[in-house]
Order: sequence, then structure tokens, then C-alpha cells
Amino acid sequence: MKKVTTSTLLDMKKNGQKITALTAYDASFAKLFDEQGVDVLLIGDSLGMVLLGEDDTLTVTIEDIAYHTRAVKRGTQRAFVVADMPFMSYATPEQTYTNAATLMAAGASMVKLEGGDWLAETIKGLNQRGVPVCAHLGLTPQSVHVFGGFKVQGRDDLQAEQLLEQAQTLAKAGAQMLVLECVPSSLAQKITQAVDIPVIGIGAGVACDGQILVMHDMFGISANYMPKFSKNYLQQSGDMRQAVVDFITEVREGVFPGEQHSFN
Ligand SMILES: Nc1nc(=O)c2c([nH]1)NC[C@@H]1CN(c3ccc(C(=O)N[C@@H](CCC(=O)O)C(=O)O)cc3)CN21
Ligand SMILES: CC(C)C(=O)C(=O)O
Ligand SMILES: [Mg+2]
Repeated sequence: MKKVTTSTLLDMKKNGQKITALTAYDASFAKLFDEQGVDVLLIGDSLGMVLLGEDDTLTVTIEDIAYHTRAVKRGTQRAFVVADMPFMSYATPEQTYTNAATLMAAGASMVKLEGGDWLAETIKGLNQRGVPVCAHLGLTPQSVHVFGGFKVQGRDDLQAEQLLEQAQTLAKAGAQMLVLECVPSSLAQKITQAVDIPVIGIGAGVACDGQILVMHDMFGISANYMPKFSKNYLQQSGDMRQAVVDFITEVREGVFPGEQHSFN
């Protein structure tokens, strides 16, 4: 079985094959997702919310992500493993490199950072040092207190234009993947067409190159709430493996996300 790499994901975009992604935090679920054929597993800082019951992601530490990355890596054979850099773990270049090294040593093949233009130099520096980067734009949950809540981003023309430009800047700086969270579907479509790197959406409509969900939302068991853009795949079959198969099928066929899971 061939491992998924950055070039696999790039080819999938070029060939119009949808990329499937789920968050994972432990070896057992990682193995289950990997065996069903999920392409990307993300050790998300969402673990602060779905594993620990916090109201936001800000309390998560680099040690937390490293611990769960080790577990996910052990359960994974094929999928591409991406780890979130937590809040304030990439504030300075020195911090960024040390912390990215910790996650790569724990088993990540790429790190994900939230933010716009200001990350361009960071992305270049990480690339030069051998660390692939996924950028994350739109509703970046580490900025929840700046936004004043978990709110859809890029609704007005100026903000939409800025998001498009930032996506292009980050891709040019060397980001090899982009997560777009909670933006209007039409904007996500524009961005997906404007950049040559795979764009993975969550609450960003069906036109993205792939889709990611928080695993607890996909199973409909999140402690806090169920975001509108998520879908409970356990409901239909009552079987966890089948739920993952159904998620993969619906993403590949462009059935998920539907209008009811998207913003306009
Ligand atoms: N369980 C879970 N699922 C997630 O998708 C998720 C997390 N946790 N934790 C980290 C971030 C936080 N996220 C969130 C959380 C809430 C909304 C939310 O309530 N959104 C509103 C839209 C509000 C608006 O219209 O502006 C919604 O109705 O879904 C969105 C993203 C996404 N991530
Ligand atoms: C929602 C995804 C993209 C994420 O960043 C996380 O799970 O932390
Ligand atoms: Mg995250």
C-alpha cells in the first residue's frame, strides 16, 4: 500500500479526485480511519474542546499535540499525518522551529498554522528547514477572541478579497496545503481555483479539493455542540466503520457538504 505524501495530494487536486480528511487523536481511531482509506489525519488542537471539554482551543500545548501525534502515528500506515501547531507556539521564529521539530519527531509529516500574510516568512523558514506546512485561513479558532466568537469569515467583499490574496501569498511562500474554515462557498471556490495547492474545506462548501471534519462531529458525539457544517454519519448505519465509508463516499461524490452544511 502506497503512503499518501504531499505529491499524492497535489496529484489528487490536479486530477479532480476529492481528498478526505478527519481529525484523529489516538491509535485506535487512526487505524480505523486509515483502514477505510481516509487520506489525511489531523491531530487538531480541537482536542482541547472534544477531548477535554474546554470552550476553545487556546489551552492546548505543544506537549498535548505531540502526545496525541505519537498515538495517531502508531495507528497509521497509509494516511498523511498533519499536526496542529497550538496557540502561541509559532509566535517567534525560534519557538516555531523548536515546536515544529517536536511535532515532526512525534510522527507528523506536516504542521498546520493558523493565520494570514504574517506567516509567509515563517512558512519559508520551516520549508527551508525541511518542514512542510499547511496554512489555515477563514475562521481560525485560535483567534476566537479577536473575532468575538466562532463566526463565518469573508462575508463582505473587502474581507473576501483579503482572504483570496492571503491564500495566494501563503501558497507562494511555500504552503503545500490550505485549510479553509467557515467561509462562504463562492469564496472557497474562487480560492480553490486560484491556488495550485490542495484546499481542504470545513464549512467552506463543496467546491474545495477535499473535506475535513472533527471526528467527534462525524460520529455526532461532540461534548459541546454540533456545528452546522458537520454531519452525523453514525446515524444512518450505527456502525463506526460504515460511517467512515459513508463520509468518504459522500465527499468523493460531491454529496457532502450539501447546501445545509454550507454558508452563503
Ligand atoms: N467539535 C468541534 N468541531 C469543530 O468543527 C471545531 C471544534 N470542535 N473546535 C475547534 C474549531 C472550532 N470550530 C467551530 C466552532 C463553532 C462554530 C459555530 O458555532 N459556527 C456557527 C456559525 C456562526 C455564524 O453563522 O457566523 C454555526 O452555526 O455552525 C464554528 C466553528 C471548528 N472547530
Ligand atoms: C477543524 C480542523 C481543521 C482543526 O484545525 C482542528 O481540528 O483543530
Ligand atoms: Mg485546529
